[in-house]
Amino acid sequence: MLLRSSTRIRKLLSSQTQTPSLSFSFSSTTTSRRKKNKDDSDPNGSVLFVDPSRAPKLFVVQPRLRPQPVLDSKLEEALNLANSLEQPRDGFYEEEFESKGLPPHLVVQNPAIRSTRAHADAYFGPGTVDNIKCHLRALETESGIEAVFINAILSGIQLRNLEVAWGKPVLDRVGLIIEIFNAHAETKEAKLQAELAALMYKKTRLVRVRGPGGRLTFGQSGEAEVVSARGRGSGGRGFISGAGETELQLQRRRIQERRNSLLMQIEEVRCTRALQRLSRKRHGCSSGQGLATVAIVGYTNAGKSTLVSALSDTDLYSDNRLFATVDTRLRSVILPSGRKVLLSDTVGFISDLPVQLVDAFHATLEEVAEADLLVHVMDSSAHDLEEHRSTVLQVLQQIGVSEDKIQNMIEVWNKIDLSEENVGGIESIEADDEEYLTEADNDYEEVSEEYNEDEEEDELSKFSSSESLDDDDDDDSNCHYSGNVEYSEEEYDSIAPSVQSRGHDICKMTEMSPGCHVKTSAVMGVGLQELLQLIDQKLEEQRNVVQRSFGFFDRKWRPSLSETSTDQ
Ligand SMILES: Nc1nc2c(ncn2[C@@H]2O[C@H](COP(=O)(O)OP(=O)(O)OP(=O)(O)O)[C@@H](O)[C@H]2O)c(=O)[nH]1
Ligand SMILES: [Mg+2]
Repeated sequence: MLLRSSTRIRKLLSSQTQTPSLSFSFSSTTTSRRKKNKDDSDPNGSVLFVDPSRAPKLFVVQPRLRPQPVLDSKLEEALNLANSLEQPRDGFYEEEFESKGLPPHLVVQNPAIRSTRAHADAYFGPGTVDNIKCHLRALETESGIEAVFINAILSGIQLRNLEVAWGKPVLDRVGLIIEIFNAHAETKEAKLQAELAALMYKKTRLVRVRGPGGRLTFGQSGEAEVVSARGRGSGGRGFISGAGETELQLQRRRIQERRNSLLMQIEEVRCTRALQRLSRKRHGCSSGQGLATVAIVGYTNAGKSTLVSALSDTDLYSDNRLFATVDTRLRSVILPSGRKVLLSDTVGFISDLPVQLVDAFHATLEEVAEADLLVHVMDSSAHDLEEHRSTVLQVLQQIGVSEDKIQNMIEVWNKIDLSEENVGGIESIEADDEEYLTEADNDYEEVSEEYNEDEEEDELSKFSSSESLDDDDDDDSNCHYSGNVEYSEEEYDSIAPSVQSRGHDICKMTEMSPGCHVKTSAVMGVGLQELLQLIDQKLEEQRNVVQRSFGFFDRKWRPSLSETSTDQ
C-alpha cells in the first residue's frame, strides 16, 4: 500500500525520542525520474549547491508552536521542504524522495511567543543561537551541513547575523521556497520567473557586511564605504560607470538591471500565453469550436498532477517532493457529454507563499485567473486541512480570481484512501479496485487524448497578433462567464434533467465546504467519473447563463421588426 511522505515523516518523527534528531541520511543510491531534461547549471548561481551532483544538506530549525499538533504539522512541512530542495540532473533526481531520511532538525524556543517582537538583531535570543551552534558543531564531524533552514520569516539583518554566528548560509522559509522553485524550474518561463523572485528576495535582504577595517558591520557605517568600479568589476564601461557608488548601491543597480531584462522577457511570455489562450477559446477544437479551460489548483502535494494524469490518461510528473510542479501543463480530456476541455495543472500553493513568488509568477498564475472553471484539490488526509483551504483561497484572491469563480469552484477531497475515516474502507476499495479500474480504464481510453501543444502552436501561427487581439466583436471569449448561478424554479426546470439529477447525486453540501465537492483517490482511480460529470455540469450551467444573457442583450439592443415598424 502507498505510504504518503508526510505520513512516513510523521511515523519517523514519532519513532524518535524527545531529544532533537541529529541523524542524517542523504544517501545517493537510487534515482527519481523527471519527465524532461534540464541543463546542469546551478539554479541561479545558488551558494547552496556547492556540489551540483547532490542535494544540499540542510539543518532544520523549527521555532516551537502550540498546541502540539500545530507544531507537528509545521515541523513535518519544514522537513519535507528541506528534503525537496534538489536539482534534477539529466532528467533525474539523485535520490527517491521516499528513501530520504529525516534531515537533522531541532525544535527551539520561539522568540515570537514570549514577546510580540523577535530579537531585532538575530531573531533568536543568544542562548538559542549558541545552542544551535553546538548542534552544528556536533554535526560537522558526522556529515557536512551546507546551510541552516529556519522555518520562520527573518529580516536581512537577522539572516546575516546568524550566518556570521554559525559560519553557514542561513535560509528562512521564503528563501528556501524560492530556492526550491529555482531548482525545480524546467521551462524557460518558470526559470525566468523563479530568477525574478530570487532577485526580488535578494534585493529586500541586501545588507552591508564589510565595514571599515574589514569588520563585519551593518547599516549606515557599511553603506558609507565607496567602492571603485574598476576594482569591483561593476560591469560598467571604462572608468566612469559605477565610480563613487557604495557597494550596496552597486548591487542594487545590478539587481535593477537584471530585473528589467527579466521583466521584458517575461512580458513576451505573457503575450504569447495570452495569444494561445485566445486561440484556444476561439478555435481550440478540431471542429473549430472554442475550448474551455479548467484550472486544477491546490496546496502543494495535494495530488493535482496525479489527478490530472488520471483524468486525462497521461503521465505528468508527480512526486511527494513539495513543488514538484512549477510550470503549467495542459492536458485535454473529453467529458461525459462529449465536450472536450483542457485541464491545466499548475504550481501548488503553501502558507506564507512568498509575495515575490506570487508577483514573479504572474504569467503562470494568469492561467488560473483566466480559466473558465477552478477545481480545488485538497489532501483529505492532511491534518491542517482548514489552513490549507484558507491559504489557497487567499492566494486565489491575491492573484485576482473573481469572487464568482471562487464561489463556483469544485472542491476535490483527494487521497481518500489515506484519510482516517476511510481506513476501514480501504480494503474494500482495494478489493474492488481491479474491477473498478478496468471499467474506468475502458472509459478513459475512449475519451482521453493528450493535448497536442504543437497543434496549438500551428493554430496560433494562423493569427497575426493584431488580428487576434483586436477583432473581438463577435467573439465569445470576451464574455464574462458568471459562475455563481442562482436559478429561479422556472429556470431550473428548463435545465436538462440529466444535469439536475447528476448535480443532486454528486453535490454533497457540508458545513465545512460551501461549494460542491467530490471525493477521489487519484492513485486508485476512485471518484474520477463523478468529477468529470461535475465539471461537465458546471460548464453547462455557465453556458446556459451566457446564452441567456446574450438573449437579454439581443432584445435590448436590437428591437424586433414589429416594434420598429410600429414606431415608423
Ligand atoms: N495515497 C494517495 N497518494 C496520492 C493520491 N494522489 C496523489 N498521491 C501522491 O501524492 C504525492 C503528490 O502528488 P502530486 O500529484 O505530485 O501532487 P501535486 O499537488 O501536483 O504537488 P506539487 O506539484 O508539488 O504542488 C505523490 O507521491 C502521489 O503519488 C491519492 O489519491 N492517494
Ligand atoms: Mg504537481
